[in-house]
Amino acid sequence: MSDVLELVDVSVVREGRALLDKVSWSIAEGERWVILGPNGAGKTTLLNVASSYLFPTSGTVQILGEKLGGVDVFELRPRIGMASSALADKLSRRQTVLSTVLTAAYGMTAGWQESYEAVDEQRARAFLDRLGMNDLLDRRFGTLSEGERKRTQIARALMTDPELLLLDEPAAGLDLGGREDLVRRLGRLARDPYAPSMVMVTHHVEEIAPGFTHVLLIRGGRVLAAGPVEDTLTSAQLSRCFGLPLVVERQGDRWTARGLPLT
Ligand SMILES: Nc1ncnc2c1ncn2[C@@H]1O[C@H](COP(=O)(O)OP(=O)(O)OP(=O)(O)O)[C@@H](O)[C@H]1O
Repeated sequence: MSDVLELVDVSVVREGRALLDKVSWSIAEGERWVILGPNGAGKTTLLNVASSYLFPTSGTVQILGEKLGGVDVFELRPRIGMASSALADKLSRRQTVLSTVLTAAYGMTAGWQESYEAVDEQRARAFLDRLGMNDLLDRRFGTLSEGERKRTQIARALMTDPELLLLDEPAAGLDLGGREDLVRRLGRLARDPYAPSMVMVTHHVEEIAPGFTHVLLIRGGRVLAAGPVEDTLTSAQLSRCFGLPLVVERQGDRWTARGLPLT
């Protein structure tokens, strides 16, 4: 299987501090990865490298078979779908949900006068339908709830038919129902053999949807562990990652974690 992403000894140094410290990580085609780690661990920095928006200070990065530094990133970026709150902040609040997704086909964050192909509109509608946004196509993006906004962003990220889908904390700010709804939808996507390779950043094991195959644990810019979920997501590893004693349990195809009581 060909590598979708390969990082070798990647460091990102800012103001004399390593935000990523010699990170080596590879994703094979079809894998669905979760990146878990505490606040400030370097998760978003890692995702920014994987999306070609951040060049490392040292090390090599290969994305979808192209070496970062030796490829035109403007050709590479449409092959990568990304959903993050930083990107959402750039979207027009006045644009409708349908236009918000449709403009992604043209690599834009706002709609101008371009005329869209009927086929693009059909695709946008299909992705929004898959994410349960059918009744909100004409709503302005800025009036959506947090959950609706997240689902619109994921539909938008899928619009370019990416080979790699990167999701930065897609469940952040959602209530219990919203989270569970999103987990179900992500689970469906993760299990779809035609869906792109996926990476999801999260703080919570409860947000790992069934169908996610691998996990990377990061702390202080360093990879603590990376591998298949069943082998990697252990109480010992998670405790090391978050810096306190935690018990992680698998219940069916979902995960939970809790801290041990103080003695
Ligand atoms: N441009 C920058 N210059 C200096 N430090 C930075 C810069 N960007 C990020 N950092 C720092 O790098 C560290 C890692 O940031 P990053 O956003 O990757 O963490 P994260 O794991 O995504 O955190 P969170 O879970 O809180 O979103 C943080 O301590 C952050 O303050």
